[in-house]
Amino acid sequence: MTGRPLLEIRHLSKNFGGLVATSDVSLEVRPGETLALIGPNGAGKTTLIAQLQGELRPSSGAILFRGRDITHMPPQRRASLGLARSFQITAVLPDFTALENVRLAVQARSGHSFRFWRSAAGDASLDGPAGEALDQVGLGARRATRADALSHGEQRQLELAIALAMKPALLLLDEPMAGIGRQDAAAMTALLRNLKRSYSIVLVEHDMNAVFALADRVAVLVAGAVIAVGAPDAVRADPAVRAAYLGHTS
Ligand SMILES: Nc1ncnc2c1ncn2[C@@H]1O[C@H](COP(=O)(O)OP(=O)(O)OP(=O)(O)O)[C@@H](O)[C@H]1O
Repeated sequence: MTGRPLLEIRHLSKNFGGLVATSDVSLEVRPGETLALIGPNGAGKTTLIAQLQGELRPSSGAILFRGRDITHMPPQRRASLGLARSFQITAVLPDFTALENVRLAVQARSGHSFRFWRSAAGDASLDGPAGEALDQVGLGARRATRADALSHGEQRQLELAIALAMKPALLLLDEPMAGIGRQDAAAMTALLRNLKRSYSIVLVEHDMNAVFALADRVAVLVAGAVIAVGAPDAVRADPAVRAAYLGHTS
């Protein structure tokens, strides 16, 4: 693939006191690609995603998005540039319908957040884009259902719809399969397989079936550092990876 990377991570480190959570990480995400981040518990995956989204400030290093240095930019500005994170951070409002939940995201995207509460339920012009996002995740028929009446798997789909409503250029997905059953995980994998044709994605996931079904490249983090990055089959066969990580599961 040629051209400028969509996302460039340069020598990114994050310390919590004496603990090095992210250690000199350099990675890039190319336009249209799905990059999976894998690694054992505590490897630094969520810490890395949080730095990309802006919730955590790096100790050193830089993050460039579409060639622009976003290292010190607040999350909201990153979102408006097209960087959207889903899962573990998104707040689904339980007593709002699926459609209302997505509407709020569309509203935020279109810069109307100051009217957030007043127009949340009333602005019909937002229904089109919000409904589209629900259709994209297969929740179109559940648009009028309150979020707290959705199944666990459907709530995950709703969180994804909320991220998609931001019209992101890059989706940061933090463990989309966490806590859902085998059947829902298969459905979510199929859904993400479809979405990956239209979006660039950074995927943190422990479910190796999902990772190897979805990733164009896989980066392996161990103790905060990238020990391997490459095509899924090459990474799977890498002796260092097998020793450090995959060896435990095969
Ligand atoms: N706010 C924090 N303060 C102190 N230490 C932290 C903080 N957040 C994370 N850590 C530590 O940083 C390291 C990396 O954690 P992180 O959650 O990023 O790993 P992970 O790869 O996402 O793990 P998991 O797969 O279990 O979610 C861990 O040792 C963790 O205890």
